Amino acid sequence: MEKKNISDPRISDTRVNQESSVKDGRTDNGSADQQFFTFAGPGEEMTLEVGSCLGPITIAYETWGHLNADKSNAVLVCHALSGDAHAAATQGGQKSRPGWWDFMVGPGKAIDTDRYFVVCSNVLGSCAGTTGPSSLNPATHRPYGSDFPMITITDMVRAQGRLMDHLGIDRLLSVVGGSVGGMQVLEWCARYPDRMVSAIALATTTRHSAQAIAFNEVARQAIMADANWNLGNYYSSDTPDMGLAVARMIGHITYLSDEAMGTKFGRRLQNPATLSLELGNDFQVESYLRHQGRKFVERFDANSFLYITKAADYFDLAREYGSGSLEQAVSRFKARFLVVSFTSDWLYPTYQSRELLKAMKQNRIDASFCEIKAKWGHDAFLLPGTGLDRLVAGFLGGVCHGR
Ligand SMILES: CC(=O)SCCNC(=O)CCNC(=O)[C@H](O)C(C)(C)COP(=O)(O)OP(=O)(O)OC[C@H]1O[C@@H](n2cnc3c(N)ncnc32)[C@H](O)[C@@H]1OP(=O)(O)O
Ligand SMILES: N[C@@H](CCO)C(=O)O
Repeated sequence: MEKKNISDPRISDTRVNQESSVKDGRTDNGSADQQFFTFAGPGEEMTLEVGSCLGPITIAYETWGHLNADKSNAVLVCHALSGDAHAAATQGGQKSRPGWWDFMVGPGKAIDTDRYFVVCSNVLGSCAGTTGPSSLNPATHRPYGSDFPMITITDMVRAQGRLMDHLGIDRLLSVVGGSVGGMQVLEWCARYPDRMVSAIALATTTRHSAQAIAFNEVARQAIMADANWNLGNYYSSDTPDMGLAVARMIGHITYLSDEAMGTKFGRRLQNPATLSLELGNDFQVESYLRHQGRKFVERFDANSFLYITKAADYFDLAREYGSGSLEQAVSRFKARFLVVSFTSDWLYPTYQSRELLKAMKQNRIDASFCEIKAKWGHDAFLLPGTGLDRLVAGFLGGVCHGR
């Protein structure tokens, strides 16, 4: 049998020869509208949930709209695992690069920047302007790498609380977020119940299932198995791109659904004329995942991926605030609530939102719930066309008018 000349089928062979936007692990999102707030300077470091001290801390954030005279129209948008502060493109009538939630945030949209003062900040531990593992450690003048302390959702929210202090916002009209952003919403409700009027938790959970932790762990192992990871100290050498790309490919599968993949790709081939009969890129879905992995490497830091997925795995509202009882944890909540899940979300399935809702009803909290029929999987909250925008617009309008 003729021996085939097999080209290297690993995702590295599909990488474009393009200068990465990740420099020293820190992404430059190129937004002219990004602002920075630095706190926890020398002698005032923030004590993290794990007990370590961190400082100074810089938070990258963006704002849209105007804070009204009595400062009662502020909405905090919390991003998910790999998001950043750039939720929306439109700023003061000018359009910049696309935001990750453009169909939701903007003039006349569900989170209407003509009515609300909208704030979105990059989370602690990330790599889009906020302090994280790729930031310089003031003690060594080198990037922290794995010397960066473990951070939790609590720490992310406490940092957001400091940003609200800085912006002079005592009480938020609403805190909104999906996925890991939804965890931040829940943490806000438990930690700062008097600092918010309402909460919108989308496609989220009060704690990860064993399956969700398992997927995160496989993704983390992919990064740590990359020889370039070097125990997290790679900022002055080759970066663990292969590991990070595979980690994103694993994660991305969990953000879609069987039906979405069937509709988008089925078993269709990249080159319909022939099967390569090699370990190559035959199926469209293979090519698509490689593309998603490659793109992710251009905008995200591997250590941030490790730290933020771990923070999401540790998040457990009942353990943190209710000695294991969700009903007890939720008894701290004062916000009026909208909970939304999606039928095809198998990462944080609807039963998890229903558990949260049940605990809120047991505490007589004013909570609305909607399970949206959508086939796009967990990431449906990032896509237009599901009716999410109308739902959020109606809820926020009702909160504003005390309905
Ligand atoms: C909440 C937050 O904080 S948001 C944070 C971060 N943002 C994200 O996570 C966005 C990344 N996630 C995604 O892209 C998710 O797939 C979604 C579901 C949100 C987007 O869905 P869609 O808009 O339907 O995009 P889709 O999944 O089809 O991907 C389109 C991309 O795949 C590429 N693609 C499609 N088919 C193929 C293929 N066969 N081979 C290679 N690439 C392909 C497209 O060219 C396009 O590339 P581009 O994004 O570089 O332009
Ligand atoms: N795809 C989104 C949501 C994942 O939960 C992200 O990467 O942040």
